[in-house]
Parts: sequence; structure tokens; C-alpha cells
Amino acid sequence: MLSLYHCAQAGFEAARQLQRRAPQHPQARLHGHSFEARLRARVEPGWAAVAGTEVEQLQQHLADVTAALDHRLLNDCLPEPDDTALARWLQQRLPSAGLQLVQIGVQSTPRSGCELDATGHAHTWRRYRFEAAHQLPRVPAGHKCGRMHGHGFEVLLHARPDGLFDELGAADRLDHAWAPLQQRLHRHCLNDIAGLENPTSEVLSAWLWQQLVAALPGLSRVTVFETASCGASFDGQRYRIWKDLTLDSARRLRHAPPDHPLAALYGHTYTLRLGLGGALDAVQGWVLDFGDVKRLFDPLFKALDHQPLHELAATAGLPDCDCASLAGWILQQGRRELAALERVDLYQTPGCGALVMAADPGLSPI
Ligand SMILES: Nc1nc2c(c(=O)[nH]1)N=C([C@H](O)[C@H](O)COP(=O)(O)OP(=O)(O)OP(=O)(O)O)CN2
Repeated sequence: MLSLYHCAQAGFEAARQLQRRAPQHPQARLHGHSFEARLRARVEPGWAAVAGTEVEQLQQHLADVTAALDHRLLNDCLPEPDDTALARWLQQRLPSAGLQLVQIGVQSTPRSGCELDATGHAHTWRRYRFEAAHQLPRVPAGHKCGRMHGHGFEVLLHARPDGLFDELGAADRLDHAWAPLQQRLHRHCLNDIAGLENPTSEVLSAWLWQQLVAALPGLSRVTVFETASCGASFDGQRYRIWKDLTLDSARRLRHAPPDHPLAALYGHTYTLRLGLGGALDAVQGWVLDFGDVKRLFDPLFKALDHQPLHELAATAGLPDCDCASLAGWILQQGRRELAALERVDLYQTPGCGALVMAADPGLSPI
């Protein structure tokens, strides 16, 4: 049984002043952002006017709601318009008939934002970057990662407010807790740091968790982006890794009425995210080599990339070539070669698409 979620994203430009911040805090001054709102929802069958157009319809709903905030002073719309309050404001205004909103988030900058989970809890997040060298000493001879190399690593920290960690100061507390780690990691070789002798993304995410959790009891996830297309996360119990691929493919919705815009032939640069979970290999310290994920998935990639997806949908017996149908098919086919594949995200435009999960271990952050 697969769990399916539709995803949408919409941007808005707005100004705000956070008057509950200390007077010297930069956010207490009038300032502006290019905000992004993102959501994930379950939709009931028959919710969309035309089956297969759920993503477009969800995106339209979100755009309609965020339009009320666009080019506005947010303090005129809600009392203290921080990211959490904005997410709750949007949540209250989205239509609920036939739609179960599971996550909604607001990003104020590419480095910060907040998400409400299915239970309504707010998770503040911050994104950090450090430049570091590493090598993976246990990989087979000839593996490129056995050589000393480096990355601009990015780390995403998610935390829930709790007794010590009130919502108001969450982002500042994350910054405070991160600062000493930035000193230890930036412009260093990870292998030289105790506990990071085998610095895979998975080991690094768990190491960061251990370093941070005492100071941040509300810490809910540490995510390490090793490159722009792959990484690992740790939530204190489970490891997840992902590999992103780009599909440049054409489509037309086979079951849309002939005069419907989505019945025309057009194309997308899709982002396909393959998500795997499981225990770490005792020797390599990873769930599965990102390179092996890519190699084992390659036959399916070739069936999807630079292809007319409506023809694939017809031969594969799919209801249509919309993101939800394709993501479910990719997950089922992909698990034949990649047993640890537990989730597939397919985005037709940034943040807009569908994700399916084999067993539902709970959604990771948006
Ligand atoms: N599960 C893991 N697999 C790999 C890790 C890791 O930490 N965990 N690390 C590496 C290497 O360090 C490598 O630099 C990054 O992997 P790779 O996906 O090969 O990165 P690229 O961006 O170079 O991938 P392309 O898609 O081929 O451009 C290897 N595996």
C-alpha cells in the first residue's frame, strides 16, 4: 500500500517588522523577503475537476491564498508575521473540502523558515554551509571518494519549540548552537575530527545530531547536503539518504478533454528524488553508495529521461502521466533493483509535484 501526497509551492514578495524581537534585532527593523510557501496534502479521489490535474489545482489554491500577502506590509495582515504565524495564517485559509493538509511551511530566506507538521507542531529550520575536505577510507580501491576531495557541505537543522526552546527565539537558538560547529568544520578536513574518521553524509548527520541534541532538546532532524543532488538525514533514530536526478521529458495528459490546456503536448525539467532508508553498512558507514543508487536506477532513468511520458504511461498501463501516477510507478519499478527505496518525489516545477512512500514512516521536512 503506497502513501501519496501532492505538493505545491508559491512565492510572494512582502515586507514585515517583527516587533516582539529585541529592539536591536535586525528583524525588528522594517525589512522585506521573497517568501516561498510550500505544502503537502492528501487529496480525495475526484477532488480535481480533471483527474491528473491535482498538482496544478493545488498550486492554484496556494497561489490564490498567498496573493493576499503579495507586495503587502505583512503587519497589516497579521499581528506578528513571523514564519510560523504566516504558515498558520495560510493553513487556516486553504480550502479543506476533499483536501487533507499534511504539512505547510513558509521560507523567508533560502537559509531559514518554518514548517507545521501533521499535528500542527512548528519546526523552525535553518540552513548552514561550510567548505571542507574529506575522503572515504573504506571504499573499494579506485572509488572516486577514496581520493581526498572536498565539498561545499550544507546542513539543515529542524527543531520543535519546547520548554527551553520557545518559538520566538528558535532561529537564534539554532544559530547559537551551530556557531561552534561552524568553527570546527569550515575549512577543515573532516577526517581529522574525532568521530568523523569515516565521514560519509550519514556518519556526519549522526555526529552533528550528537553534538547538538543536548543544547537543542527540540532538535527533530539533521540533514546533510553533500552535493546539490545527494545527502543524508538523521532524526535520532533513522537514517535516510536521497539522490536527485533531472528528467527532461515531454507529456500530454491522456485523459484531459481535448480543449484542456494540459491535453497539449509540452514538457518539463522534472526533479526526481529517490529516497532510501535503512541501517548503515557496518563497514562503509552508509545506507547505499549514492553512485550505486544512480547506477542501479539507470535503466529506469533511461525509460523516463528525454522521453514522451504519455507513451510510457500508455505502455505501462498507468492511469496517466501526471506526477502522482509516475511517482507510484517509479517506486514500484525502482524497488526491484533498489530494495531500500522507500520514497519517490517527482516535481514538475520547483516544489510542485507528488511524493509516494512504500511504508509511511512519517514525512520528513518539506
Ligand atoms: N550513501 C553515501 N554514498 C556516498 C557518499 C556518502 O557520504 N554516502 N559519499 C560519496 C562521495 O563522497 C561523493 O563525493 C559524493 O557522491 P556522488 O553522488 O557520486 O556525487 P556527485 O555529485 O559527484 O554525483 P554525480 O551525480 O555523478 O554528479 C559517494 N557515495
